[in-house]
Amino acid sequence: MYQKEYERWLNTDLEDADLRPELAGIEGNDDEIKERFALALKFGTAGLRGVLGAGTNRMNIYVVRQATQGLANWVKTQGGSQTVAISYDSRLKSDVFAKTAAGVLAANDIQVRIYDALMPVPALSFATRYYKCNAGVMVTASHNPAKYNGYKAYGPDGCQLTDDAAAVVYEEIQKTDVLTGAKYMSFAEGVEKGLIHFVGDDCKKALYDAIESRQVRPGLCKTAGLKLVYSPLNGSGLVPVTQVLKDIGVTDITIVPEQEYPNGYFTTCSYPNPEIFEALELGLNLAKEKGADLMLATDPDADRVGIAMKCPDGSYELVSGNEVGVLLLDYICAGRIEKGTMPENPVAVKSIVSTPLADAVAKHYDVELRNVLTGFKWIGDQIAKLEADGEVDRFIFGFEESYGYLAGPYVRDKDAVIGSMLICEMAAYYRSIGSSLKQRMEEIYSEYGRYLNKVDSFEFPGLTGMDKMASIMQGLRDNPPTEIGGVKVVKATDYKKTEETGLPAANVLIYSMEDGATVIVRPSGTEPKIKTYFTTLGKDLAEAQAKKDQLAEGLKPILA
Ligand SMILES: O=P(O)(O)OC[C@H]1O[C@H](O)[C@H](O)[C@@H](O)[C@@H]1O
Repeated sequence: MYQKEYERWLNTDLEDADLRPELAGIEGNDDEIKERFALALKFGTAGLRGVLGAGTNRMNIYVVRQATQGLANWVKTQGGSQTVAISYDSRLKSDVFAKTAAGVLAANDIQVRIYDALMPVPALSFATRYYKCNAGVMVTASHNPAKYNGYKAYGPDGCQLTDDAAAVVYEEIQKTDVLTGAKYMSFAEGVEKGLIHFVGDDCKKALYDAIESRQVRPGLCKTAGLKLVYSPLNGSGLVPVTQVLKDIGVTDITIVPEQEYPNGYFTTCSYPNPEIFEALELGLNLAKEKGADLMLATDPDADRVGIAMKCPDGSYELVSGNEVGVLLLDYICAGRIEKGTMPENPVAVKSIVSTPLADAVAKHYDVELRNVLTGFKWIGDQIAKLEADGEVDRFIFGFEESYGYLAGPYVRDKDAVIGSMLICEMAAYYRSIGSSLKQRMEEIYSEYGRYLNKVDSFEFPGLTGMDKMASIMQGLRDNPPTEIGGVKVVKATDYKKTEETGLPAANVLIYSMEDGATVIVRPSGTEPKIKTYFTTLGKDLAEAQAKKDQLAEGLKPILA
C-alpha cells in the first residue's frame, strides 16, 4: 500500500521541487518509505503537526492543501461570514503553507484574512474574532525543533477547534485525495479576485489596545526604569512584544542579537521551548552582562513566555511556569483591588496539573479559581461560559504550568504578548517599591507554605510508544498504588470517571498523599511522553525537594 502511494508521488510532477530529491533519495529503502507513507498525519483538535518533507506522514503543501480542503468543507456548512483568518510564524515554510491554505480556501469561495507578515497565536485568535470568521489557521509547530511544522486550527470564538468540529474536518480530509483532491488557486489569483485580503491596521491596533488596556497600573513603567533583556527565539514575538512594551513605557530593552530576527533554523537553540534552560541560556548570559532586572523569551509562535529574574544578591534565577502564574495572579489581584478595578465575583482559571498554590492565593483575594483539564482551550471555554452569561469581565486571569498566560477575554488562547507586558509591569512595580520578583515570591511562600512543583517526563518514542504508554496507564488503573515511595496514598482520582470530577473524561490520575503532597500521572497530548507532576510542601525548599525526590523514586519502577 505505502509502496504504491510512494510511487504515485515519485511519478507525479510535483510543484514543490524540494520534495523530488527526497523522494528519489529513498527509492528502494523500505524503512524510509514506510515512515513517510504508511500513515497520514492525523488532524486533531490541535490541528496537524509533523516533520517537514515528502509523504502523507510529513508536513508539505499537499498535506496542507488536503487539510485545508477538509477545513473548507466544514466551513461551508457553518453559514456566517464564510471567512477564515490565517497567520504564521518564522518556521521553515510557514509562509508558504499559510499562502497554500489561503489558496485552497479562496478556491472554495471562502474569504481569507491573512497577516502580511508573521504574527503570533494571539494575533490569529484576535483576527478570527475581529473579522467574525468561521475559523482560524495558525501555521506553526509551536516550540518543536526546526524540522517540524504544523497547523493549529481555531473555531469562530478564537479557541482551538472543538472535538466535534475537528472530527468533521478529519472525516472530510480522509475523503480528499492528498495530491489531487483539494481545490486550489494561486495566492496571487486569490488576491486579484478579491477573495484574499490582508489583515488591516485597524485589527492590529485593536489587538494592541486590547492588550495595553489590561495594564494593572497604567503608566507605571514609564518611570520605573526597568532594564530588560528579551529574546523572541527567532520567532514571531519580536514585533508585537516590543511594540507593546514601547507603548507602555519599557524602553531599556536589549534584544538577544542572535535570536532577534525570524529564522526557522533556530540555530542557537535546537529546541526553542522557553520551558528548557538551553532556550534561555543566551538571554540569561546577556542579562548577567547587562545587569538586567529581567529576561524574557517567547517561543516561535509567541504563545508561551519564559523568564529569568535578578535576585537581590545579584544572581539570576529561572522562574517556572507555576511560579510566574502565581506571581501574576497575586499581582493582578492585589493591584486591581488597590486600583479599584477588580470586578465583582472575579474568576481565574488554571489547569488541574498547575500548582495548588494558586488556589491558596485566589482564596486569599476572594477570587473563584476554576480548575480545568490540560489544554488552553479549556480556559477559553470558561471565558466563553462567562461571556454567554454576559459576565465576561469577571475573568481576570488564566494560566497553565506549561508557560501559558492570558489576562483578558480579547483572545482565547495563551498570549505571550500580554504575558510579557504584565511580567514587565510587575517587575517594574516591585522595583519601584524597593522589592523584586524574587522577594515577592519568597513572601508568597512564607505566607502560604513552601510549595514545590516539578514535572518529570518519560519518553516513549516510535510506533510501540503509544501502546506502552496505554499499558502503563491501564496498569495503574488495574492495580492502584497504595503507597508511592513509602508515602501512603489517601485518595486516587481517575479523571476518566466524569461523575467524580465534574470535568470531561481525560486520561489523568491524581494521587493525594498522606503528607499533603499530590502526584499526577498523564500521557502528554502533544508529545510521546508520560508526564508526572509532583506538588510537595516542606518547611523549606530542601525539605520539599527531598519529598519530591522520594515520590519520584517510588514512581520510577512503574514508568520504566
Ligand atoms: O502536556 P501536554 O499535553 O503536552 O500539553 C502541554 C501544552 O501544550 C500546548 O502548548 C497546549 O496549548 C497547552 O495547553 C498544553 O498545556
